[in-house]
Amino acid sequence: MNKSQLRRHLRRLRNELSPDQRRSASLGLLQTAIREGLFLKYRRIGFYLPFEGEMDLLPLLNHALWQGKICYLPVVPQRFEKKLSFTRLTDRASWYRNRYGIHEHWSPRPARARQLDLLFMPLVGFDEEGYRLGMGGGFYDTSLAYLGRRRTWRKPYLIGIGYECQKVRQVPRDPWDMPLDAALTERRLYRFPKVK
Ligand SMILES: Nc1nc2c(c(=O)[nH]1)N(C=O)[C@@H](CNc1ccc(C(=O)N[C@@H](CCC(=O)O)C(=O)O)cc1)CN2
Ligand SMILES: Nc1ncnc2c1ncn2[C@@H]1O[C@H](COP(=O)(O)OP(=O)(O)OP(=O)(O)O)[C@@H](O)[C@H]1O
Repeated sequence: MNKSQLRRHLRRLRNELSPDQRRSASLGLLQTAIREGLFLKYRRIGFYLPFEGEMDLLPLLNHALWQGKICYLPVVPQRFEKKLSFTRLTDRASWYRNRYGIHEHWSPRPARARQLDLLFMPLVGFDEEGYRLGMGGGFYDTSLAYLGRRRTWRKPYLIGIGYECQKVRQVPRDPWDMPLDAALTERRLYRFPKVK
């Protein structure tokens, strides 16, 4: 299967989960994150607002806010530009929908990926070596491309968020794909070895 076939297959699979399965997975996700101590080390954390059956990480976001973490959401760039920016959640956010219908909020000084300590990334699929299949926009890969040229001082730590059923044997790879450091599901945290 190529990327777009696999994407279609996994999106369909994800859409078949029942509301009950989604709710319990989302709570399982939070428990796994706490058990693994994910919130201890990192201060600036990038989240996403779930759409189209994506794993709901709002309990995670809620917990992080309660812990006093600085939380960000991605902003899709103007057409012909590819890099995401990240706006800090505050209680005075003014919201709108981006061209995909996902809520975003405006901020005068958005951050870039490199300013975050931890980034939770939405995904359609992932494999055991940390390769990630996204929605096909190339936004995350483009925003994180600088990591490919770095050996030390790698930031942010990249964690893909998804359901256990989104794990596949191998995601097709392209030269620009930026592997994850870890993937978090309702069941466990997979950490992927650094050397690739
Ligand atoms: N929750 C969430 N937020 C996110 C992402 C994401 O995957 N999930 N993104 C991750 O990159 C960025 C948005 N990227 C997206 C890329 C494609 C489509 C999408 O629905 N594509 C249509 C084709 C539509 C078109 O091009 O007109 C499709 O696949 O049906 C949505 C979001 C930033 N924010
Ligand atoms: N570092 C990069 N520089 C330029 N173009 C890139 C880069 N990374 C990805 N792209 C472009 O983005 C497009 C989508 O790539 P791909 O199908 O791997 O997306 P994805 O990983 O599923 O999506 P996303 O990163 O948004 O979650 C590709 O056609 C590719 O040309």
